[in-house]
Amino acid sequence: MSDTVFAQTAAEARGVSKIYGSGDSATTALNNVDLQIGAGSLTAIMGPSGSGKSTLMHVFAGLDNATHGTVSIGDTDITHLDDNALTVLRRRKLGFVFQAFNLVPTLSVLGNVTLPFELDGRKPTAAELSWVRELLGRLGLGMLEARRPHELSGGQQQRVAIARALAMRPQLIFADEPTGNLDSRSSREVLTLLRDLTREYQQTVVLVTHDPVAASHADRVIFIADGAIARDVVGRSDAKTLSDIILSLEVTA
Ligand SMILES: Nc1ncnc2c1ncn2[C@@H]1O[C@H](COP(=O)(O)OP(=O)(O)OP(=O)(O)O)[C@@H](O)[C@H]1O
Repeated sequence: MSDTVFAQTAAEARGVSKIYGSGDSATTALNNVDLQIGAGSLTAIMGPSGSGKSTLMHVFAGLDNATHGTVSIGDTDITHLDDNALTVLRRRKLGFVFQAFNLVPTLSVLGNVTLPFELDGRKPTAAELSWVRELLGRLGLGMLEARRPHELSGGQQQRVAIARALAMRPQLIFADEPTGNLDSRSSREVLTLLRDLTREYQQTVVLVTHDPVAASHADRVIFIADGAIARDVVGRSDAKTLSDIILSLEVTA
């Protein structure tokens, strides 16, 4: 079920299947998935528990190998990259935001956001540092760069994690339940921010979520059921519509 709604493709899965185990204990987590993620879009992935959302994200991020099919990030077919090449690709071309923030408690906000450069074995250039400071300002963290994570609210910590994910200007950001630990006001702020980033910086974001309110911020919602794309809803949808689709998939699961 591919589409050409967005002019450019940031990532693509072609005929991707993932089978865990073998013989009687084999589980087909993904079954022949074709999916193009449009550049500069916010795409949500929803689906019942065990439907294959995490597996799809892991296969896209090169954290897990597809059993069949190919996955591309930008122009790079990652299917046959070795572990070293995948690690470098993940560091430079992908950003991750998780429910648990995963900030380093001993580092300041600035230290956390520039960590991807340290992990890449170098210091940020002057231009990169200026980009990081622009990001911190844009995310409302400009005055907080010397603080440690424990001196920030949950919403502020998640914004630091988003700044860190954006620091190396990755082609694609994966956000896995990024608002799972936030109250509704901070959640709304973080989701609005992710959406705004796609507009302002043509950033591509893939959001994996159970929450129809979170998915209602997306430009497109992909529903996975039994390892396959069950629905592909292009355009913004309200939370009630998304919730009804999820319920119908759970009933038929
Ligand atoms: N390492 C693994 N070994 C065996 N089976 C696995 C493994 N990882 C996932 N699975 C199975 O693959 C299927 C898809 O799992 P996946 O974690 O992708 O679902 P999900 O949609 O992310 O679920 P949830 O919403 O509960 O996190 C499930 O049946 C799961 O039990």
